[in-house]
Amino acid sequence: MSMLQVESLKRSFGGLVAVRNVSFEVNEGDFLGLIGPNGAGKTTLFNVISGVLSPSAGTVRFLGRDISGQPANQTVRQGLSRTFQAATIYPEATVIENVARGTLASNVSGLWGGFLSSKWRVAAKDKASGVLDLFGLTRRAGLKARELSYGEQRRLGVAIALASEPRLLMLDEPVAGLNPEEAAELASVLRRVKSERGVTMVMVEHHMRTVMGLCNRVVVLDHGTLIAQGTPAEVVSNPVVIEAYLGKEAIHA
Ligand SMILES: Nc1ncnc2c1ncn2[C@@H]1O[C@H](COP(=O)(O)OP(=O)(O)OP(=O)(O)O)[C@@H](O)[C@H]1O
Repeated sequence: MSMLQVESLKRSFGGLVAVRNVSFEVNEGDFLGLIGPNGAGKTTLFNVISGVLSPSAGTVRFLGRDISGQPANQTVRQGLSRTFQAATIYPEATVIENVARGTLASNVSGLWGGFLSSKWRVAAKDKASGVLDLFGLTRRAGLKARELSYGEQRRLGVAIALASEPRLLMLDEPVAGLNPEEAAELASVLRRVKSERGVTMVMVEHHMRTVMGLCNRVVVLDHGTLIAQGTPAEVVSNPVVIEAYLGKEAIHA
């Protein structure tokens, strides 16, 4: 089933066209990688899909509904959640409180946090415990988020996004800045999230080993244009992609 349809999407900043006539689909169960050189338009495309930016032209459909230009907080309640390159954690709150707050994002009553019943808060913490377990953070639950290592904070950022129980989770460079061990650890968590929770995922990532290890499909952007899509094996052997990206950039293997 097609979950996300991006149709002829365009986004300009003044005279600069950052995303140009891009169309692709994400099917339920996909782990789609979005790659391309610096400045290719990946983050802009991500921001338009998730409702952080509105498109200059074109359409984004999620679960059959036109969500183009819709605010991100509404999109998350419909089941599309995302992470940001800079972790969006509350450093002074505990790890479990951070994830419990993430569960509110998908719930309209979350807007009325001050009025939540204690029963609801217990349910949020229950859900958060399940997520912490999946992310290997159970033993860290009571620590303040700022006390976590950098790698754990990045994992927490993904856990918060997953706590809203999305159908589609969009990850913005999830392993950027992690050492090889932390990157491998996060990749194995993402594999579990997919197999245990059945979450469809889209990931912007430069780290090709992570992309090759996780994604079943890859879309390649260059200068705002979609230049190739296919399986990871097809894409890395495509001369157009090698010329535009893989041959020029250091492949972080
Ligand atoms: N808010 C903005 N205002 C003006 N120009 C912008 C803005 N955001 C992005 N751009 C420009 O749009 C183009 C695409 O940028 P974008 O950040 O989407 O690329 P990217 O593929 O995510 O790059 P990177 O891999 O470096 O994160 C670049 O030329 C960038 O300078």
